Amino acid sequence: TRSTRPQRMLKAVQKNATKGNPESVISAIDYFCKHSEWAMNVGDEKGSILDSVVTEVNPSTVLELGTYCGYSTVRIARLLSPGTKFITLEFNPANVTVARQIIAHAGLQDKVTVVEGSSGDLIPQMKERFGITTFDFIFLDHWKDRYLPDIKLFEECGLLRKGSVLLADNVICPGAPEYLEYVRNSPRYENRYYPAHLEYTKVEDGLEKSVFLG
Ligand SMILES: O=C(NCCO)c1cc(-c2ccc(F)cc2)cc(O)c1O
Ligand SMILES: [Mg+2]
Repeated sequence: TRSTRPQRMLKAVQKNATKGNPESVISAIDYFCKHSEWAMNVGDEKGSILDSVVTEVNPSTVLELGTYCGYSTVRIARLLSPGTKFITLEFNPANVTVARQIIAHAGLQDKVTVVEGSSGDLIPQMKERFGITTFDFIFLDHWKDRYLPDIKLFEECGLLRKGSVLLADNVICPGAPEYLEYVRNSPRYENRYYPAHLEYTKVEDGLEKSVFLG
């Protein structure tokens, strides 16, 4: 039966990227998406902004919501200091299978734990399952209608500390209007919008950075 787009992306990585070289994995995926098939990775333009925020925060604990094929997982993991705890959550088991292989091709499998399940179920389990009390950096890139309920869950579970940084993809396209309204109207967050474009297109999109004030 016909392969899936993530499976074809994995094949392109295995064919064109050098094992153990994260930069070549990132380039191979971007090339595949620009010249073969569009896919919903954060991409190179927004990915560079992600890189700059991760580097600035230099986090000890990281959570990614929405692994997909592992492109942003590789972008983040390649920048982390040794000993950093990095968890990424993915609902779709087929994506988990592809992502683990792409992350392994980059040689970053020991830097990150890919967990299958829904964010709503897993976020309350972060303390008991992974011994994490608070997150220094959170990248939101999963179902856009989950951004708002999940940030409220982070607050309720005490997973944010003064200075925790949340970075949300796709706040314009597909959009997360309720999330944007919440963080921009809450006195508990300091926000900054980074204008960009939907990955591999000229369509307007952007990232919203929100710092928890405690
Ligand atoms: O749903 C998304 N992510 C959660 C599932 O993994 C997602 C969708 C799109 C997108 C799709 C279709 C279109 F027409 C425009 C945008 C883009 C993204 O960056 C995304 O993260
Ligand atoms: Mg996205």
